[in-house]
Amino acid sequence: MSIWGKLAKHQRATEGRHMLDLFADDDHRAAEFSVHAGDMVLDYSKTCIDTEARDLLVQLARDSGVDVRRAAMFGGEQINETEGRAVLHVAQRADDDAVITVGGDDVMPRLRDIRARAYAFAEDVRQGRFRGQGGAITDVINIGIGGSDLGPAMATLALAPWHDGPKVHYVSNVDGAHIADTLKGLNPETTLVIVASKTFTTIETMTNARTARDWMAGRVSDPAAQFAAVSTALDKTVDFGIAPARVFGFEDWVGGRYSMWGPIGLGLMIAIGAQQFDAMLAGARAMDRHFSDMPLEQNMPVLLAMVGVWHNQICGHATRAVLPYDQRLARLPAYLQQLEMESNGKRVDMSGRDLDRQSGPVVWGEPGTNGQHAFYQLIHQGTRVVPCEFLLAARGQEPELAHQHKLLVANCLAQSEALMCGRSLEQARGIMAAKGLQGAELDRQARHRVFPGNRPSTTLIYPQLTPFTLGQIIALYEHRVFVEGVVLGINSFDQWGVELGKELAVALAPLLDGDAAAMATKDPSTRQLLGYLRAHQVG
Ligand SMILES: O=P(O)(O)OC[C@H]1O[C@](O)(CO)[C@@H](O)[C@@H]1O
Repeated sequence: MSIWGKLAKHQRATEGRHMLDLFADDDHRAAEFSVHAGDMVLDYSKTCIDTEARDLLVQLARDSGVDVRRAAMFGGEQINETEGRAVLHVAQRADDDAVITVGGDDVMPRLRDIRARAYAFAEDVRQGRFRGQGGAITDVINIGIGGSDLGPAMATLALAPWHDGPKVHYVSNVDGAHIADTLKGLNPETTLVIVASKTFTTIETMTNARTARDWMAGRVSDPAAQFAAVSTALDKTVDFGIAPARVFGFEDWVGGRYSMWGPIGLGLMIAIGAQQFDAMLAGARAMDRHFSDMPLEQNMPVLLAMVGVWHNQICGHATRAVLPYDQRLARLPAYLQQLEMESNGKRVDMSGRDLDRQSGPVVWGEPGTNGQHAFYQLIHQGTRVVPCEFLLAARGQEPELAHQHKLLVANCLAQSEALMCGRSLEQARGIMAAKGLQGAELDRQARHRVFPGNRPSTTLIYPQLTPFTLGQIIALYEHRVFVEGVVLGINSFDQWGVELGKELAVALAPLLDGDAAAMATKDPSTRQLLGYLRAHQVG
């Protein structure tokens, strides 16, 4: 029987067993079903994974070739097979003396050079040596979308306590509301615009970049002098009019959603400075080392991935909630949606055959405690099981508000405990009886207060959310996605699924101005919507 078959059989045989029984049978379960990486701990003991399931999961990772593919990635091989590219985001945070080759060439000198240029420019902006036409830069707008936005925007919010540079804003949506609201109140004479786009063709980014340039043109004589660009398409940045001195390139073997470690992080570099950015890279590098050196059974990204495989592909839980008890990680779920769903939302394997199991899960979430007052009801009592992933810092950043951090921590621990332990009908009846209810009314009310429990969660716990820790966390998630992709046999590094909608949008835009012949080629629903939009003056 295949490992997949053995896992399915084991799941069927143990279905319904309560995780509290697993704890009762094993005094050391909490420690044994936890994994350490540096000072960070991932506790996955509040799941129904037992020793046999874990052994099978690790075996599955091994048989899928995780260690071989991992070596191939770190070694610069072309593992992004559909695009014929290496996958080397890890090079962007590698040691200063690292040698990493692609096609026989050491890529590190160029990477170090670009990082040094980006740091130097960031420092110039921070120290007021690079100035706007009305004085020192007060505001920076990063215009980008997807990987050219989500990573740096998430990290900029996460590292707010380290901000000592100009204010950094992120504009992504082609909806004019986004840029209009951002520009309101900014001074064009002291604003720097970074156009961040790997391809420099993305319609949202280029449209917003032109809008920002027009906004500036009304007030400064040379808008292009207050623009910088980050892209792999250097010719296109020149065509846009941005001086090469303020253009920061990167290579196509850094995927967009894996690119926050290099010049795509320029906005963050300006906000927190090179030293803190370096600390973030060091955290990621520490996780890279852990991932590449630790045996699979003690490897945090591998175990996190395999817990996900157990819940999604084996148990059939289609979604995963990411629940940071850390308000500054508010954008983490959105960032992970791209990282995980764009990477592992694939229907065919590497060789083009249909997958014979589910692809990656639907990832969503919100920071606790806000989520508790919104969707946790469903997590606790809904009919579907939603595996939860809690993130928690032992210390907050506000010593004067330590009492609030204690409350935050208590809430986080309470949620995973409630998910696991639940509340039985008998307990609920006891509570209702204590309130004086009796008979049929007691029974009716008690049933609404039952929590089934036995609902799985993991908790990632770390000392404090610092630049170093953030680097560890994000690299952990990157490698988890990689492992899951290898186990599913898919290419985690392309994203063909975003293309069709883009192509149709380009074709649709002119129809909004009314092209009857072209309208006729559309399906009845799209025609109806177009008709409504034209009647209500879409422009
Ligand atoms: O950086 P670019 O080239 O503007 O692309 C932005 C985003 O668009 C995508 O290609 C598809 O949505 C993402 O993978 C990417 O991060």
